[in-house]
Amino acid sequence: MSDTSSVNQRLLGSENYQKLRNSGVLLVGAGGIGCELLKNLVLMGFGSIDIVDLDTIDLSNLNRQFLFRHRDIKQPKSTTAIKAIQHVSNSKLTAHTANIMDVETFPLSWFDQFAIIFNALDNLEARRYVNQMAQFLHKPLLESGTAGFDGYIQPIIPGSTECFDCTTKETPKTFPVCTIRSTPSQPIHCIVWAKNFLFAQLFASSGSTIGDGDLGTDNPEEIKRIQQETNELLELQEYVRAGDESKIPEIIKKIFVQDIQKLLAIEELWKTREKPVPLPDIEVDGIVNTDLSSVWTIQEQVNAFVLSTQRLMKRLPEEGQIEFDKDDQDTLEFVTTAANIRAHIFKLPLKSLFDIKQIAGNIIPAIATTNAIISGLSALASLRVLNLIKNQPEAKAQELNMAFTSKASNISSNRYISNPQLAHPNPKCPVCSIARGVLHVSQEALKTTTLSELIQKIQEKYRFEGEVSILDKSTQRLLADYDFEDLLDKTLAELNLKHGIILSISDESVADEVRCTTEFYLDEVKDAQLRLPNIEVPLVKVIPSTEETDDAVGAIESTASGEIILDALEDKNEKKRPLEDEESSSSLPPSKKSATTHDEGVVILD
Ligand SMILES: Nc1ncnc2c1ncn2[C@@H]1O[C@H](COP(=O)(O)OP(=O)(O)OP(=O)(O)O)[C@@H](O)[C@H]1O
Ligand SMILES: [Zn+2]
Repeated sequence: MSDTSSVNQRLLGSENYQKLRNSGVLLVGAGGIGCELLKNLVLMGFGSIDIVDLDTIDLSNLNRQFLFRHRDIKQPKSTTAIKAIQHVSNSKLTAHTANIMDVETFPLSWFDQFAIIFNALDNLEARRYVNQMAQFLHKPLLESGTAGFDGYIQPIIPGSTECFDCTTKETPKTFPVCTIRSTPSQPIHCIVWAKNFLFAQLFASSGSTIGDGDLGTDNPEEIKRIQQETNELLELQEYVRAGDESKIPEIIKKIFVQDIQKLLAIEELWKTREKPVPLPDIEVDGIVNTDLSSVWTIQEQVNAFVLSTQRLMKRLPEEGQIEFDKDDQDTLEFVTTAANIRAHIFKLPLKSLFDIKQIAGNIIPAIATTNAIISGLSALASLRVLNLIKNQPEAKAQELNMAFTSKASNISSNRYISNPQLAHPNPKCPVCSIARGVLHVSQEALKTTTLSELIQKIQEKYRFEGEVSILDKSTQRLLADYDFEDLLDKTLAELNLKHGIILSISDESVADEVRCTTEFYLDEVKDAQLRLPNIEVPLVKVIPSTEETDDAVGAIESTASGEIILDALEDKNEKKRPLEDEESSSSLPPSKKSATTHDEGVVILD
């Protein structure tokens, strides 16, 4: 330990090393990148390291999350990671087993104690959230991700460089409802049906919305059938919830025989397609195939379907609801066998459980080496961001670099790692192009301040000339606008506005120039009633709206329409605003891949 610290001292110079020793950092995520990065940060000698992870350790983590051992399975990741590293640590280490988006545990002010934040996350929602916190606090953030051989690090310096949301994130692959519900033509359609429709309807918290969105058909008979089928499935859900295993043959008959017969009755559908064949009577003999990488016979599929349904039914009373998880053998077997039985009916190729695990669980093999490279780059970049490199003049934000591995970056065929400079913030970014600040409010003031008083204070202080609208961003609830004034006399507490909530104010005046959209984070204060931040809310030109949306949020919202969403698979490079230097102007960011957040979450690299 002392060896490393003396080497580090010589490398950084004692003044910089002292700064490092005095710095506290936050690491969000103790998974593939997080474990590596924690080790790096400890060996670098940061004064204190707080690590947050909400999850426990799975068997499948052990091949790359090297701070964990077999005996640690089911233990919390953050505490276990710290236990594993503390014997070589000269840093104050603090573990938090919680969701980083939990405002009670981690209010904005909590983030403020850190010199820099490292994201080592695997989902878009949490990445976006931390990005937003960093923007509120003007805190440097080191964003990172890997997928297979691809990986990236992106330093984000609020106000100076592009933020995580400045570029569009890939939207998930979607399929028309009718393809999934009526006319599957690829195994993937059956997997999506089994996971997002059947499983979700029978066991998960909320039935799938599949069927409400883009139906992809005008055939009234088919639309009626899809709606009817959804209602009928609710009946099956009751059997399942009642734990009545004797009904399983009825469930099989309903979904694999009667529903197919109904489909066959819509002749229109089969004019240009091969007709499905309802599942013949198969006597369940309980014999299962344990070879997870082979394709089971249809008899074995049905046997395993029955057994996994029984197991899930037994679990329901205690668990209340069961979410699909690729590492949960019961849910995986149910989805695998249901998808394969459907594929058999539609004369499509069947797949092994292992293959379906990859597709349904959206697994891109994680490669420990990529995680190690990215974590190393992230750790090095933090020295640059914090200006701790010996004999180097203070770097301007745009002189900092991001880094991609070559496949991800597409920049060069003869380099594995490329390091274009950072881009300026995107003036159209919904996150960093707006004004933001922290609105301090006491518990007392929440109870006594009405919405109209708050609006008035905001209008006065930031010189909003005309009407404004105000939105509670946490729930996407409109609180007031020019023709909605019902809530104006309610107090903030009555409106359930509490600490941790973000309010978004938009200038609704009809003018060529309006005040920039402004977001306020409600934070607790004890020494005052209500304190508006001293921020500049500039006037901005109104740009007539067009159909096109190139911000990430718009793109994401457009998918939340009830279309069936598969959280995965496409490997697209997205366009990026040109960077400043010649080399990087041809660069593309990492190929962004989806991974699971919740069933319908869209995520980039993990
Ligand atoms: N909102 C969140 N708050 C705290 N930790 C989070 C949050 N979202 C994700 N994480 C953590 O980020 C880590 C990401 O690590 P990684 O990408 O290696 O995923 P994993 O879940 O460990 O692996 P896999 O998904 O391949 O099973 C996970 O440990 C996950 O629990
Ligand atoms: Zn941005």
